[in-house]
Amino acid sequence: MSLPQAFIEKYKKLLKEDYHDFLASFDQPPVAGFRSNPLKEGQMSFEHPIADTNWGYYGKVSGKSIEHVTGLVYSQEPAAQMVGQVAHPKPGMKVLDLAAAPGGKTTHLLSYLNNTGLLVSNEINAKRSHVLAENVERFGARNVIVTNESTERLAKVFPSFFDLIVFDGPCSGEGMFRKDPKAIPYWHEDYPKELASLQKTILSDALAMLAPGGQLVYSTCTWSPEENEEVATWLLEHKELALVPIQASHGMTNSHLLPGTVRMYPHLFKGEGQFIAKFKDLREPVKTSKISLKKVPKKTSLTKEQDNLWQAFCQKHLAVTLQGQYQTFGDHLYLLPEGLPNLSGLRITRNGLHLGTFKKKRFEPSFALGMALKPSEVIQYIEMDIEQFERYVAGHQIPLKTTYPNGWYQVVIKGNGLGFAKVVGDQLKNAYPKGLRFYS
Ligand SMILES: C[S@@+](CC[C@H](N)C(=O)[O-])C[C@H]1O[C@@H](n2cnc3c(N)ncnc32)[C@H](O)[C@@H]1O
Repeated sequence: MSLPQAFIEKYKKLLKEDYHDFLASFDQPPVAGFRSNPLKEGQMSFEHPIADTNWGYYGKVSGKSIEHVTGLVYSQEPAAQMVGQVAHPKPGMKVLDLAAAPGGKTTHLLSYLNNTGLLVSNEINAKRSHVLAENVERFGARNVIVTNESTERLAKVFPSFFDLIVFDGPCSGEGMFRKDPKAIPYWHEDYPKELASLQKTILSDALAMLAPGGQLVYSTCTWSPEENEEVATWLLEHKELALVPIQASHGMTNSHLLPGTVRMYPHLFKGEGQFIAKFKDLREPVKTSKISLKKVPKKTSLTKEQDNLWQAFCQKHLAVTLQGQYQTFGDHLYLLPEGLPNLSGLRITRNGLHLGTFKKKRFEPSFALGMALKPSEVIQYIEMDIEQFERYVAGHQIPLKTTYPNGWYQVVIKGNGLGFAKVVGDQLKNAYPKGLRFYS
């Protein structure tokens, strides 16, 4: 792999005797990994677990596989998995993922939250925020808002709000050179400094949103000290924060530039490049009720007729009560996590869980709802075999082998939901979203 000379010289100085192994690692193939999704009911066993992780495995999963399509797995290289592992939110926490697309850290955080608390997953780039929302939908979490905002505007809506903030933001991306060599030409000697300055601006916004006593995880996929340790040191010098030391295990390296933070190098850790620092806010924690936030306005609740239609749907189809705030936008019904402030004015890509649409005298469930529910949480579902799955994801309707009464059913494959679809006569109509369809 051809690397910029200035890059080579820089790491020769920094890594000293390790430098040759470091350089040689660029001629090795990148390490692929994935995480299994604990929110899904139909679990599978996978080989080659990543040591000391709850859900991590080495290996590649096809984007056309049942595991991927049902959201049972999320592809993420092993070093990046250590960020969520270090963040490790507790159930019930209010969490912010500040630069979240395509969703590696977000889905990992959601695994820990297990549909409790709330996650605001933000991505500044509109196109990428849609990819993020699609990945969140497949993952099937019920407690996420996806926003498409600048961190500055976000900070105005969520002052001192979050118990945990993860900032895995724009960086010089050196640790991704092996996986994505297209990133190499963007690199120049001053690039890390430019990114460090942007990171400091974003981190200042992040801290305005951190609740007193909360935690902040700052990570990059680069090795440049100008970002990483120098930004972390700047935080310690300018903000009321203390480092929470991270245990370096299984090939992680304790940073000698700032002990307590960790680095991952591909010649020592089986994965790509990463830096992680964790901080604790030193201010006295304040009870959430004392923080003044504008609550979600009442006018968004359901009309009597909508409520009746939704209740009738729940009675017929759901074996679970969905906790949260119900909100309508036009004919669409959403479930938002409890405890959110008024989000009006923010660009929102995913307004919580889209439950479905009110049509004339009926309620139609959304694809997202059918991804978020476990088969044990619905009253009626149809389990497909592999051949039916291949036809279904290609957009075909499925001739049924047994007779079912007409109506909505969750579509299930290998124990996990793939949206809802309607039985009409002896056919299962295709409701798989057009944008997701593919031929195996
Ligand atoms: C390394 S990627 C994030 C990867 C993501 N955390 C994951 O695990 O899937 C960095 C993200 O920062 C976003 N970004 C770029 N400039 C930004 C800015 N000024 N403020 C906030 N986010 C920014 C990029 O669009 C990109 O999606």
